Amino acid sequence: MARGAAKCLFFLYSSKNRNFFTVRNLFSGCLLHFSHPSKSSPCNFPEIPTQLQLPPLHFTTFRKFGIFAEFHRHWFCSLAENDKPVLDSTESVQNEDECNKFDEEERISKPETEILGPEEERLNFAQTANRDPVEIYKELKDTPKGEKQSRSDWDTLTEILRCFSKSGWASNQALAVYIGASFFPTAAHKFGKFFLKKCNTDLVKYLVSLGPGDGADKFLFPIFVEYCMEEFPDEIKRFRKMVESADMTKPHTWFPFARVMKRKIVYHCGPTNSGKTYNALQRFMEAKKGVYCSPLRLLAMEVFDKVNALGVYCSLLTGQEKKDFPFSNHVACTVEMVSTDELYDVAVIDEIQMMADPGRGYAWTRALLGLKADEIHLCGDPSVLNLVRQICADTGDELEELHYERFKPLVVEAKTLLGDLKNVRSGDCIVAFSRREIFEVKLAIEKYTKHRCCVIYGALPPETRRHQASLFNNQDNEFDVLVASDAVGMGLNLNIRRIVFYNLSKYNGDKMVPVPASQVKQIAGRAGRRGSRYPDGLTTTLHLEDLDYLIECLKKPFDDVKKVGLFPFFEQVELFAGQLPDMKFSKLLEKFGENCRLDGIYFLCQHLHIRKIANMLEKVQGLSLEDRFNFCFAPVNIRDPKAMYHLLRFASSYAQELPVNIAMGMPKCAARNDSELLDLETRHQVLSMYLWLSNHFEEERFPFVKKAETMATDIAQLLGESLVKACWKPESRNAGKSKPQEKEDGYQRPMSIIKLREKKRQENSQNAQQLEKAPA
Ligand SMILES: Nc1ncnc2c1ncn2[C@@H]1O[C@H](COP(=O)(O)OP(=O)(O)OP(=O)(O)O)[C@@H](O)[C@H]1O
Ligand SMILES: [Mg+2]
Repeated sequence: MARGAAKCLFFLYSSKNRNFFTVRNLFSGCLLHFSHPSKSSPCNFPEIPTQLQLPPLHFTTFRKFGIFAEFHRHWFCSLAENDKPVLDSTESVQNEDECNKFDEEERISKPETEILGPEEERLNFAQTANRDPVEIYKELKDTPKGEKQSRSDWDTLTEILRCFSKSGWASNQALAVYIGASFFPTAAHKFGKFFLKKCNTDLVKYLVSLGPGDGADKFLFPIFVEYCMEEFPDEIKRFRKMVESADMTKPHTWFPFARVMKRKIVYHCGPTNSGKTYNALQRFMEAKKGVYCSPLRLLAMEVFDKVNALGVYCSLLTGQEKKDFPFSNHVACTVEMVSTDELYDVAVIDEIQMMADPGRGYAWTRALLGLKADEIHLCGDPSVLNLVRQICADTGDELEELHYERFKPLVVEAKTLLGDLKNVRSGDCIVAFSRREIFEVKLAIEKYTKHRCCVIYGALPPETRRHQASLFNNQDNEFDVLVASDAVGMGLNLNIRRIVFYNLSKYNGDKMVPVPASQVKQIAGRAGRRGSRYPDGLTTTLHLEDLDYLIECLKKPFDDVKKVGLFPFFEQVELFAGQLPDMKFSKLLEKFGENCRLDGIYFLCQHLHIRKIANMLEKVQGLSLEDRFNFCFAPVNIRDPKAMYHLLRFASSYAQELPVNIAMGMPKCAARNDSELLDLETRHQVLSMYLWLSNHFEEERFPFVKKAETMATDIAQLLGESLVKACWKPESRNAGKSKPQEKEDGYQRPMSIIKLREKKRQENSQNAQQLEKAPA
């Protein structure tokens, strides 16, 4: 039935000789399901309902739905062949029967009590309710002046029209006729004025009987559509073009070459430390030509080293570095850098669940949809398995699923560290979620115990992180404890015996929030890696009150992700920009986000970071749209004014066609305090940004690449030396923040931030003591 109706709508739109009245008899009152013909996924234009009850049909409604059908032509086009109507006569007869039955039921089930009043009035109301909105609109238009109304009716009518102009439902429906959300209030306001000026008593009485709200909105809407079609044809045309140019539906069709290939997708699905990456890499190394896509530079480097050490020549490609190994047919790269032009025998996409990452997800989606490889190995937890199945059905790729179990269960230590860092032991990794806390912990451990700490956190260059990791992994030195942020969480293999969560909440850029369960699992999964010194993994928390949350996270099944990320290519943004020629780039991106169309399993990745850079670069004259787009992806910490300043400087030189220089000195020695350490981190980030830009723009415009590489290596070295010596308090970036609680023995006792579970903890603390083991 729904299919028949959809075909019929398509027929309506595509047929030159539209026979509205025949169709009207067919589908009056039908329930239309707007869904992909081969899937149950709902159509996904924001807030457009996935099913619509077709009101008693008339010309306008069909015109509206005709446009709607075209608006969603991707949902329907597979029903039509070469844009020709596909409604066949048998089907129409079938549908006619069904519809007549439906009509009959509708008529019987309609509550008569809706309309109250004397018999005559009721009849009048019924007549008005059933009138063709086209006629009503014509009548209103041709009326020089409306009839006089009573004060109370007039007030109610004004309120009805006010409600209509604020109606979310009407605003959403209006999208289908290309009246944009931002234009709807103006259009509705003008329509209100028009209606008040022209309306007659029958109409007013009927609307008053409905009162402000749904019923009145639904009655007014088709009249409003007629009004808009006549009054605002230019606005409608403009919005329609804009919407069409922001079409991000059917992303698998963006990669026609990958689509003609018969690809085999192998999903290595399982929890952490179960051998997923290991097995995928076996296939990668066996292949004649292979690519490994990593979520992190550090992991790409690890694979690059490992594979070369095993005698398979492999190159390295990240945003910042290109290491071409002579005669190599293999490459380890970061996922953003993978080529969708090259042909490969085997590709590995690691941590595939990152497709759902709000900011970077698009890179994984692009790799999965676009890689030209005979065999693609996906490694990840089960959270995106269902979506991968769906994507493979769309792309026509064969999917094989391999399920894994952890080599050994992860054991939760119920005792915790009892809030005291003196209880750390060799092989522990203390995980904290801010740089300040990491240094607090390091300071406390080194002051009050015999242990020495290595640190790993996001702002450190990968080289320094690697250096710290190898210091920790290596037994021939005194560094036996690791203090790390969540940067340690993905795919890395370290000699960790126990993961200790310093706390389980982190700042999300706005407020403190509990760390998501999936991330807790990932991080805890770093303990007890197969082949490491500690094959039996343990995990616990510093404070007893955080233990329940840890156990809860580890026990929680993997989410079933519903959407994965997408981001437009430059060409798509360019096409969209063509509709809004004088708009600033950051505004353009915002508009794109508001107007783009996506299928049900995709979301548009967050682009706040990109827009912030775009905003800053707005004052730089002479950059092309493409340059702006590319500059916006440069790896920069938007909260670091120094780094932002350098990016602005790089862009300005580039725009003026001057050679882009580094213009930054080299510190002489390792950091002696935290502000010097922060300065080293920033300098390294600026150099890293320079190298990234040199790889993404014409290289000759960045003539100091060699110098930048040398400086970056030297600074990474200085950072390493600084961290070995670091014994200072971290800089407080937030002077107003409450101080950690002072302990009697002198050291700053770190405070747990999760207090939400305080009450529950008291109830459960006795039970927790009994808990020995919990599977991850
Ligand atoms: N069959 C094997 N033989 C020898 N070592 C193995 C084997 N399988 C896995 N390993 C080792 O076990 C460790 C964990 O494996 P791997 O990195 O593949 O796990 P994973 O499932 O990808 O974990 P994560 O989800 O954390 O990325 C690695 O050090 C890997 O080298
Ligand atoms: Mg892995």
